[in-house]
Amino acid sequence: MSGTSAALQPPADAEKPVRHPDAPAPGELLGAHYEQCFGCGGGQSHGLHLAARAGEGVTVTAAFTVQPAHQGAPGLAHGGVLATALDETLGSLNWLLRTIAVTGRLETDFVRPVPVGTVLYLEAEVTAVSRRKIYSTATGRIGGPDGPVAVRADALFIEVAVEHFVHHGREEEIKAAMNDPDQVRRTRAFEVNP
Ligand SMILES: CCCCC/C=C\C/C=C\C/C=C\C/C=C\CCCC(=O)SCCNC(=O)CCNC(=O)[C@H](O)C(C)(C)COP(=O)(O)OP(=O)(O)OC[C@H]1O[C@@H](n2cnc3c(N)ncnc32)[C@H](O)[C@@H]1OP(=O)(O)O
Repeated sequence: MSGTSAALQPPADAEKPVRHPDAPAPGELLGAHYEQCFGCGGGQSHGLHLAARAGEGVTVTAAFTVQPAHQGAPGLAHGGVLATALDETLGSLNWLLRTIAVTGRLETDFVRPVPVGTVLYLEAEVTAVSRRKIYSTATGRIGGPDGPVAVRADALFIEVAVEHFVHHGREEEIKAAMNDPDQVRRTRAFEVNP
């Protein structure tokens, strides 16, 4: 059974997403937006180390291997970890729009159990944009990129200003990232429609 709540239905006047002209080329790895991110950062030993790659249009693909640290039931991935993988993949789409956005709503279907050691192949796409609201959808497959769907999600991301992270997060780290001399890292973290 699956379904999407009314909050995830784009309004009639929603627009098609527009890939930013400076978005990474299809096939390019996006890299982590933050070293300590549980989803994509290299600095989290039990994190997902999810590597997302730009696709055509406003799409990404990503993969991660379920580790023993990600279990819920013995030998099986925790559903919250799988939701995190979907959330992270969906979040990385915003990089192709060059928009800073946070997850407002994430609706997940768990279709098949995902054993430890499995590679989860993720695909995500922005479907519509309405002012600050970004509508997107994702699937996670097992057994190969064309294997059966194990998890899927629909999401609503909300555009925010950098100040969101300054006010609610660790100001000094955000300011340091904004002053990072590595332009790619700085841009990856923060730049909005330059
Ligand atoms: C060391 C340096 C660090 C560098 C990195 C730092 C940052 C990197 C920058 C970008 C990276 C960002 C993400 C990373 C990528 C992936 C990670 C996964 C993503 C996440 O894991 S991210 C964490 C979880 N996430 C949150 O932590 C959000 C908590 N939350 C809030 O902060 C507020 O709640 C907010 C901002 C969402 C909205 O607040 P707000 O006041 O700005 O806006 P407002 O409420 O007016 O909503 C405006 C319109 O959205 C509709 N709307 C809002 N919320 C809705 C909902 N839930 N359902 C349905 N509709 C909703 C309203 O109905 C209205 O719609 P309308 O315009 O039609 O009236």
